[in-house]
Amino acid sequence: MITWNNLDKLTSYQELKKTESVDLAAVMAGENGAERVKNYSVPMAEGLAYNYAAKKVDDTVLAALEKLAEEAQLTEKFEALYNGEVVNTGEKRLVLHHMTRGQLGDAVVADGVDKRTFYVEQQKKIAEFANKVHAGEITNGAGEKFTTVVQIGIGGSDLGPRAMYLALENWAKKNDTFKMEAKFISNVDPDDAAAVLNSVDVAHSIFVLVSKSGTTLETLTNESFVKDALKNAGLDASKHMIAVTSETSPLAKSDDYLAAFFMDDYIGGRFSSTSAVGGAVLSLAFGPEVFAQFLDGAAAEDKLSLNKNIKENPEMLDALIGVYERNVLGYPSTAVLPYSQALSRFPAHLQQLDMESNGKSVNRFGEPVDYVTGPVIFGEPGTNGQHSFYQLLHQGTDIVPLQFVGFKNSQIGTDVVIQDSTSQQKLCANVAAQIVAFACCKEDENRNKNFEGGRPSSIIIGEQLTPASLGALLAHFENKIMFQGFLWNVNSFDQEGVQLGKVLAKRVLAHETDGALRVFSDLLNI
Ligand SMILES: O=P(O)(O)OC[C@H]1O[C@H](O)[C@H](O)[C@@H](O)[C@@H]1O
Repeated sequence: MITWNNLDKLTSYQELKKTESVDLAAVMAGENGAERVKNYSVPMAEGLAYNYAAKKVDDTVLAALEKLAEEAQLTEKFEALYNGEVVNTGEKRLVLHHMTRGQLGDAVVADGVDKRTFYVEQQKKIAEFANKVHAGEITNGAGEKFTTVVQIGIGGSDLGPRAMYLALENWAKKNDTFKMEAKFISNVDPDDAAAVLNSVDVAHSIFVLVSKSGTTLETLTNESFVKDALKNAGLDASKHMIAVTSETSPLAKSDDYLAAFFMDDYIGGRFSSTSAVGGAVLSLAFGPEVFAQFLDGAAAEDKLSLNKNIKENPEMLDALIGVYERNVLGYPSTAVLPYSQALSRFPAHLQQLDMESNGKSVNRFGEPVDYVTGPVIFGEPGTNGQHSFYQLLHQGTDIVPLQFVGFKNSQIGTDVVIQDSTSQQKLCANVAAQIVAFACCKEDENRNKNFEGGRPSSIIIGEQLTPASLGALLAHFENKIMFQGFLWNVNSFDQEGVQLGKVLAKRVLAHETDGALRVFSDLLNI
């Protein structure tokens, strides 16, 4: 029997609060520190490892976290989710994104169809379509090959697919699987669509309209923008556009598209990178095999999330440590710092994934919670961030837990030896140095140059960022966020907080305003 209790009602949470906090600078110093770095590591899928040596935990805290995981029934709740229970209570929906990459438990039949079969069918349809585009069997109106794919979408229909595309672009070029360049239009700012359209050859571009709901104002506006551009170029828009949407959306039955591929309401936008939402653009850009490898990596990581032992379940452990940092140690935010230029938009994707999922003040029954929930997430790739906001991270008044990601090898492999080291070695040296600099102290008589240490971080280390390791990395964060939602007893799968702004914007556009809204409308010349 599963019981959904608030975090502060759990005995193990009260016990966790009583544990003595770990002096990170002390435990990371000397040989003890070296041992910690060796031991505090959990293998992930696809050669990745989650290292938490520089977190403020010790065996006592870890034992308390293990009890918390048990009492909060994290494994049981995950099981309920992938077996098709209505875990998204707010919207009364199942939560099935794991099923786009495998089947962890029972067959789930919803709306009269087996859901795994449905997702696999969509993947197959996309693969066939992409192969035909690459082979020149599906062409533009003049019978010429498409050379560019442009995705139109926003939020989950943009951030994940865009981050994944950027993560694999150079890898695909290096490994001869690069098929087409991809571009993305998301913002309703007309300069976004105009600039992208100016940068592509529209006559040889295929546009992927992605909207799960089929009603998002920005996306529909950008669709019209693109259709106008196609018309102005004397082209038939329906020969240049495909759609990815849910079967119940207004776009599903339209004749305006060359083809339509489907996801459904059981996959939240921010969890949709492994569905047709990511599948169409990534299969067109890199080929369906690359997308399949990405899915396999995610599926392999999902399997690790089933483990009851927190030391063998990197997602659960990461989630528990995050809740400890947020609720017991009181840290307000988390920085995501990938030492990989290919992951330049990964922090932006995690912003949505984490903050839209767990930025909630009421529990899953709609009752206010008496504790803090999701942290503010932000980040940039290293080493760039070091020359930007790390000052605050090192010496600011808030302690910000850090999530580093690093790879031993670059994707392209072109490198240079300057002062006895390669650029890749310099990149990796920096991330190692930062972990220790944050954790350990360096005393200086000049207070301005003093480092107090005790600033926690973890790092995910991999061999190389590949389709499979990217899939594992993505699934890690998706599952971590899911476990945290279970711990906070919030519904991580709805996003009512985005509605009010949309309603008011519509009112502004209809000139139905008064008070402050009217004056702001005037100031902005609407
Ligand atoms: O895919 P769509 O239905 O167009 O939705 C796009 C995005 O818009 C919404 O406002 C939500 O906050 C996001 O969760 C969603 O991903």
